[in-house]
Amino acid sequence: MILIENLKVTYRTAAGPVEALAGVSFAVERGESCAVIGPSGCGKSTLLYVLAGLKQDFEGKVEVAGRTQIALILQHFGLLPWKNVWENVALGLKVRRLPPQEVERRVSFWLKNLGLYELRYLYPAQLSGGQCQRVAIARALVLQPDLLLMDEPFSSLDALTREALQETLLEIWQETRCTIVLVTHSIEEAVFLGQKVVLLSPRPGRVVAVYTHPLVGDKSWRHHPDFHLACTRIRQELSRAGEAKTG
Ligand SMILES: Nc1ncnc2c1ncn2[C@@H]1O[C@H](COP(=O)(O)OP(=O)(O)OP(=O)(O)O)[C@@H](O)[C@H]1O
Repeated sequence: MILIENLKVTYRTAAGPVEALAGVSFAVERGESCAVIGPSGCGKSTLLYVLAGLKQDFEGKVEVAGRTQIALILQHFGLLPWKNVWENVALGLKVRRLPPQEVERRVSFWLKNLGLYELRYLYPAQLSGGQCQRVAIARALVLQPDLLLMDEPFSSLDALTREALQETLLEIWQETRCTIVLVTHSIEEAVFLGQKVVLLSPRPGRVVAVYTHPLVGDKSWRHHPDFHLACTRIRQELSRAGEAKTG
């Protein structure tokens, strides 16, 4: 689904060039869930922007399978404050000029599926962080994407809401069979959701390691002894990569 080879991104700023990614290579299979983890500023969001086609100024090779419908969920949800829940979720479909009945069908389906239907006339300012997050997810899913790109989707939520939404995301992933690339700061989240976890070094980002977790999708994976081993391994690798950088 995705092939990235030797991806380099440098931002030009008034203070000089800032190298964000310095030769990143990895692949994501169709239907796979991939988590990208690494220290703050190592280029994770930049990587998503490149995959979404929003950043085209890069070196290296980035291939996303042809005719892929891509949906991107940004770090701060990107909801329009002057539109209510229903309108926010319907926005992308209206822009694509889908027939009103189809808009109605898909929006109701996902609002109900994500427990938002009763809130459909409320505005973002009247919602909790977790509800806003679910609206952002609904807005992406109504587009029926083949590829779902998510930038720290659950970062502002309390632990229990976060775990509940992670499980909802897994259910949706299994139902829709879409490919997921998720950026996160949380080691536990990366291991729970990522069949593949790509670990990046401090800026400029390079791939330090790629791990695979075949039990992802099973809700009890979080309580499996191997889960804790996987988290510990990544924690050690992250701190080693940080030390190598500063040392
Ligand atoms: N538009 C920009 N202009 C200049 N520099 C930028 C720009 N966007 C990002 N950068 C720099 O590129 C580097 C990578 O940024 P990016 O947002 O991709 O990192 P990140 O890993 O997602 O960070 P975080 O985990 O803190 O969200 C950072 O050093 C950042 O300051």
